[in-house]
Amino acid sequence: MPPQTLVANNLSNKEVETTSRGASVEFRALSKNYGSFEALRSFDLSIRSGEFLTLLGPSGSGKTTTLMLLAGFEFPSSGQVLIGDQDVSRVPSWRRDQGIVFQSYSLFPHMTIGQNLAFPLETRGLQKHEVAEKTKEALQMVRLDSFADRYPSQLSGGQQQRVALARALVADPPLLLMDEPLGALDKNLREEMQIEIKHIQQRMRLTVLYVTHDQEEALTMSDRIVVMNEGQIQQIGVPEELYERPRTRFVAEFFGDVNILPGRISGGRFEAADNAFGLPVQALEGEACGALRPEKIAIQEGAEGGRKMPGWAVVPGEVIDVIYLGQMCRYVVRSGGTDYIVKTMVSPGVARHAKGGTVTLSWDAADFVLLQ
Ligand SMILES: Nc1ncnc2c1ncn2[C@@H]1O[C@H](COP(=O)(O)OP(=O)(O)OP(=O)(O)O)[C@@H](O)[C@H]1O
Repeated sequence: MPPQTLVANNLSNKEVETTSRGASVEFRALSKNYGSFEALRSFDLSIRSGEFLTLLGPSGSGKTTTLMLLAGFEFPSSGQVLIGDQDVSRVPSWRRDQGIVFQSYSLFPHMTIGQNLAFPLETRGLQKHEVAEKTKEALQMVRLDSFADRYPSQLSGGQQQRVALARALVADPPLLLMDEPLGALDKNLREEMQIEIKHIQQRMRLTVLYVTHDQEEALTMSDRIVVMNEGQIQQIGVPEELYERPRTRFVAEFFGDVNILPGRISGGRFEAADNAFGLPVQALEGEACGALRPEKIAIQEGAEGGRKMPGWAVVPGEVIDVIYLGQMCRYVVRSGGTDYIVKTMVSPGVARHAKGGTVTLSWDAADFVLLQ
């Protein structure tokens, strides 16, 4: 679809007009209460034009509530929602220029795929030939142009979701909201669609607010991720930052396996509480806790291995569990009072460490992240 050439000029009846590129979004001190329950608490966030921003968090953390407030299906209890520089806090959904895709495809079952796509254009009063052209372009974009005359029930789940995406984009909105759109698809199809959606977003320079509880999906697709818990932001950052430099235990644990190591800081060193290692750190004295990703730990056979270099921790241990994961091997190594999770790539010609064997673990202080 040629970007930014669709419907845009037919939005004169809309209260919310946006530029031809992705719209910027701002949430200012946004709160949403359901009775006495605070689903969202003083939420501040800016989404840049053309940014793919993901809300990530466990069930009930307030992701959908945030999306609903941006969609105009819900109104805030206090605070503001801005699209571009317009305050839309009280503007209903039908007056906002945006595409929305939910987990359920919500296609009209009695309409063909072509008619499903044409519907939002016809309600905007487009000419017949424009409707036909834009419908065709949108179906080409999701590689379903030969399916225009079929009915939704004649399509697979993945195909139906691609139609739902095409329908959300057919009127060329500057903003796309997606709530767990791939939740009903199997793993392979989900991964394929993640890449497809990302390509479309980049090509159209769309602003996307995406909701998921799947951390891999968030890492794959997002420019930035907002980790939420109990209606509040835990941390905002680019994927690498959240994975490699989590600020809290909650964020560290949300992105998969991590070793949480308690200890004490004294004289510019972190001394582990229940294991014999110390690392140089720059932090205030006192009780502390660090996070170490399993793939940052080197594992070597025997008790005398390890990278004995300045700034590295070295501990011997016993392998108590080995799981083969295909590309990786996941070990649990007991050392002192700590069970370390260690992940290494499975490489040709490299023997795996056996359960019950003695190994040495080592890691760089730079990969050890002190948590707040
Ligand atoms: N209409 C409502 N009435 C009362 N409580 C609500 C309503 N909608 C949401 N909530 C509550 O607000 C909290 C946040 O819900 P929300 O749907 O935003 O979470 P979520 O992070 O999207 O979760 P999930 O991943 O399960 O969809 C939840 O505790 C939920 O029960």
